[in-house]
Amino acid sequence: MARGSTSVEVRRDGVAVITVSNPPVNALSLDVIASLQRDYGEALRRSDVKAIVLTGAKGRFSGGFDINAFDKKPKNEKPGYLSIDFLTDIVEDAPKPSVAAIDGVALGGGLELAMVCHARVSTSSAQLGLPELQLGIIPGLGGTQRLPRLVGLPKALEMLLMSKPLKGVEAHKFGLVDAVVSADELISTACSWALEIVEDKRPWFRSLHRTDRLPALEETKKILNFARVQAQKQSASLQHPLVCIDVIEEGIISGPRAGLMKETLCGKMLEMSQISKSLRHVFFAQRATSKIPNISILGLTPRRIHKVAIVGGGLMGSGIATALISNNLLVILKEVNEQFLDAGISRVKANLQSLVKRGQMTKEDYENKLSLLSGVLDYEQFREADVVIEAVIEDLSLKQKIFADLEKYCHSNCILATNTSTIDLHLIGQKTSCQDRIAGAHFFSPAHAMPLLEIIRTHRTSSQVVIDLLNVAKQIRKTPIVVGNCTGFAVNRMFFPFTQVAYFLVDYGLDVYHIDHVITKFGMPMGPFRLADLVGFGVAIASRKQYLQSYPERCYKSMLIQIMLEENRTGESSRKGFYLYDDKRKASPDPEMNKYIEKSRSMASIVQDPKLPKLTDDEIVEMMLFPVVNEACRLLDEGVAMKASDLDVASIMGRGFPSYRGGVMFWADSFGAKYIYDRLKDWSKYHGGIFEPYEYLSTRARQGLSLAAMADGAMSRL
Ligand SMILES: C[C@H](O)CC(=O)SCCNC(=O)CCNC(=O)[C@H](O)C(C)(C)COP(=O)(O)OP(=O)(O)OC[C@H]1O[C@@H](n2cnc3c(N)ncnc32)[C@H](O)[C@@H]1OP(=O)(O)O
Repeated sequence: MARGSTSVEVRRDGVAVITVSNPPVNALSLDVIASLQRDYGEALRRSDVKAIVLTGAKGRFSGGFDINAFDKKPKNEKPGYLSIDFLTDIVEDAPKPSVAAIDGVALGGGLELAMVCHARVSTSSAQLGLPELQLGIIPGLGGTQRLPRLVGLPKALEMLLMSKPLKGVEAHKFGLVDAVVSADELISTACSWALEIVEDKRPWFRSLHRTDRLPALEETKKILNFARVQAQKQSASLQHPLVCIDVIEEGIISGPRAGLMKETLCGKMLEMSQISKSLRHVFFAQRATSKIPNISILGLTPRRIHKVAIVGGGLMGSGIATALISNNLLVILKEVNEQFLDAGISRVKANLQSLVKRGQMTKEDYENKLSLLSGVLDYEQFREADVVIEAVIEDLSLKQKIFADLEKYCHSNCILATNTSTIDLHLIGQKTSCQDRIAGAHFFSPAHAMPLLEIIRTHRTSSQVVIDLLNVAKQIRKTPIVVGNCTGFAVNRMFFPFTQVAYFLVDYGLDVYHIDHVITKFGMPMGPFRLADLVGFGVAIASRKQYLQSYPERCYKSMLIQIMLEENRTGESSRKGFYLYDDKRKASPDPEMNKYIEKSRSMASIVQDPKLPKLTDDEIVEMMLFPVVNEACRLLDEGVAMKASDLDVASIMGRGFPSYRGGVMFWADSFGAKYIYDRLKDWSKYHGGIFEPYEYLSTRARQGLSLAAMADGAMSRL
């Protein structure tokens, strides 16, 4: 079956309106492109057609090239046949003008089509951008050449390197669109504009040949070199941003046709790169997280969530409140006394102010959002809440008491959610008789900034509650993953062996700072020791206790944090943890660490393995992350996680695993199950349970299957 098409309607005034139709985002599939070529050919041939308007069906111009189709392009395609032969030589150089009528999205190839047109009319809410770099590629239909010529070099670089789209009004200000009109007037204005070009009442611009917005050569070089430095600072491991800058430079120095050809050739190479494959996998994996097989088929509609109550205004509670009010939900924040309540509200204010400082919120919006928050000291107003999120410390009896109170005070449909990061939900709800309304809503710190929401359901949680929480995630623009109930749930449980191995390696002679360095070089934002400082040793000890109780056979019992706590080192908050922190919270290594490490090593009374301290960086990464893969296999087998791609998204958005490696399971599949199994088996012979390969992994190693392939026998508990 064809994936989309275009249609052409020739109006009485002589304008052919060509409409791209490929729901839901009018992606440019190979079928759409072939149809577009046919319809353009017809419009250019017909003598009753004076001009062309290009638009997208159902209020969306186009979400760009079909990301599914990268691997499906004909192998022997002539380089530049689409970008140069069709779009430049036929459409842009045509004897009839084209005007793009843009509503909704014009992204990637969508915007590139629009820029080939001789003018652009958009709605104010339209979103125009070139986000290709997020997929590990560069624009391939002339975007690197036309965007700088339309909006100027600095703005084009910002839009490309940051994958930052412009709204219609801003796009108009920067010259990317020529007029902003309402959706009702879009087609008629675009048609009039096209006819006025024919009648010489409007300029007939060919974007590719404009030079009026390009800086002089000397200035161009300065701007591009600065952009190179910035791109490297942002991620030293990624080459494609640098390729993008080189391609822009080629077009400015050697002319736009040379730029187009370089764009085509470099684009082809980047499309085949592992980085692009990984990032494309993440794109689809992220969209798949809210498709819950046995719930989506029920056809339930989410109930309206208007007001959310939060119990606890600490770091997590205030972060959650910020995330909710920033997205226009009413919030009641409860604390135990005035002092704590004031502190909680001040934290929310500080969070919002940081958004204002970063230009992500206006001052007026700050006041509006803050007015959605009210603080309380009792449960009286909880009757009005549609959802409650408990965000107090990890103390089971306190949580049990709170949930029993919530059952008393909240209405009988209210969702009772906990933000616990480790404690079993059955235990939390033990003193209630409403387990069907209890779920986990696990946010990651800082809750207003981190993009993931882990939704936990027990076998008693109702499907409606899951649907409602998925909708809350959408409302507050977080990516949800729905997981089953167990100690640590999916995200933290998957990564608990990572921390265990880190302490194990230190006891066996590796340096704390070297381990952190290797992990950040691999692409994670911070190593396990810097992270422990950030989270605080109190939290680290509390969660370790939970893991020790639940999974004793695969825990490594290091005393290091305990030893440091006894000397009042608690992490970043006390300015002393594994690192020392100055007034600006800048971390530096502490020579005194050796003292604690020596003590930990002597308490561990282990027999040193002379090979371990000599591990290469790659071996350290494998030794720390293969046990994570092993735990992920358990999560899949137990049905705690539904699919490997959910764990990829969770690892990236919850733990900062580098997205350009595709997430932890996608990365693991690049080694193959057998390699990982053999390595773990080898280590487990010397170092025991922490490395013992799990059955799911060994089966896949034996059968030569990928880790992402759905398990045949794994019964989902979800
Ligand atoms: C040659 C060129 O230079 C190369 C390119 O053009 S590469 C593509 C560049 N374009 C992009 O990166 C845009 C990608 N898309 C998006 O950012 C967002 O989907 C959007 C802003 C267009 C819409 O967002 P939203 O309304 O939240 O819908 P979203 O859930 O993301 O997408 C809806 C569906 O369209 C699919 N989709 C979106 N863009 C797509 C694309 N370019 N290709 C294929 N499928 C796409 C999604 O996978 C999803 O499918 P599903 O319903 O089966 O899960």
